[in-house]
Amino acid sequence: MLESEKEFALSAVQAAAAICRRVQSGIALDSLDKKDRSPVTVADFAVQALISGLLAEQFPDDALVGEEGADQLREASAEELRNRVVAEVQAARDDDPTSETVLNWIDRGQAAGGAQGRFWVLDPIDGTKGFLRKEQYAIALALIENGQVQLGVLGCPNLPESMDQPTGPDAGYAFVAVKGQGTEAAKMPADGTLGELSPIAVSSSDDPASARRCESVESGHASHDEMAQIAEKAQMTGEPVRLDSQAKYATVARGESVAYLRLSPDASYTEKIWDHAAGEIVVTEAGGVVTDLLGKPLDFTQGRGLVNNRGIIATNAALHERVVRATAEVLGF
Ligand SMILES: Nc1ncnc2c1ncn2[C@@H]1O[C@H](COP(=O)(O)O)[C@@H](OP(=O)(O)O)[C@H]1O
Ligand SMILES: [Mg+2]
Repeated sequence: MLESEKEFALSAVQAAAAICRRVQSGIALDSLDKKDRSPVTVADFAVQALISGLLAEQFPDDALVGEEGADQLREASAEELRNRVVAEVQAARDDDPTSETVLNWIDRGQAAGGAQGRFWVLDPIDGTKGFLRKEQYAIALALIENGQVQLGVLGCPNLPESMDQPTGPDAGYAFVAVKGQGTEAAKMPADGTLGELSPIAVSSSDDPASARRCESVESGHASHDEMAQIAEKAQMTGEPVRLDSQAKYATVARGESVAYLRLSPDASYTEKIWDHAAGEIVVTEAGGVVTDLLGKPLDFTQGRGLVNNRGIIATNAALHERVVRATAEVLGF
């Protein structure tokens, strides 16, 4: 089941990773100080256009819920940015789509989602801050049918074999999960190849003390202090590993960390479906569990946001109850 969708998603994410790597290699270190976000903006738009265009050709009846829209690019003052985006998309394809075609592909990603039918979910560059720092980021593509995630691919171009290793030219992994079929991983190095897919599984450890957990780098996205209190309550005493993007879900899926906690410092923040759909199935098909902070399953039927959920707890299953209980105690649920 979903064989052609799986093959499609893997090759689309691989092509997207090539765009990201090319754009990222051009980020000058001084642009980090100037807070110049243009490289990530170019890559964000170009990846959404590329994957959306490929989807329109291969699965024309499927809608797309993507993070980006083309309004900003259509403005007269955005001509330079628009030209860079179009050039990246053209370089990634055998034909030369016009600027209007590229903008329309981006806008195809403005679908509303919801409880019925079949649609894809795309975060063209998840972890934009990590991308600019030349650290971790992910291309996240998922397929949802009638509110259930059926397929997810995470492309992590900078993820080393283990988080204890530095990222380098050999880094890069792709993760793919299909409902009922498990999760697989393959090397996706910068040379453009995709290694052999092999099954991965979460850690079987139920010992919180020896367990490693992960969390966002950005304290604006996840409250480090409160999460430390939850971890302490759950007796997870190890230092958390911080990394950007849904690469966090990947580290849980491959057994490298046992838990990924996400608690926005802004209690009114609604998590977006493109930040979690692919990651959720990658973890659950590897044997883990993903819920919100109250222990409720993620509800992908509510459109572009996870309006019925708050925060995320993703674990190896064995430690899930313990973390949910600790969260309830610390947050007073
Ligand atoms: N106040 C907030 N609380 C929680 N998440 C937020 C947030 N503001 C932005 N985000 C989300 O956090 C994501 C990055 O997560 P992380 O810090 O774990 O890498 C962003 O995705 P993008 O990078 O795709 O914009 C964005 O969707
Ligand atoms: Mg994101």
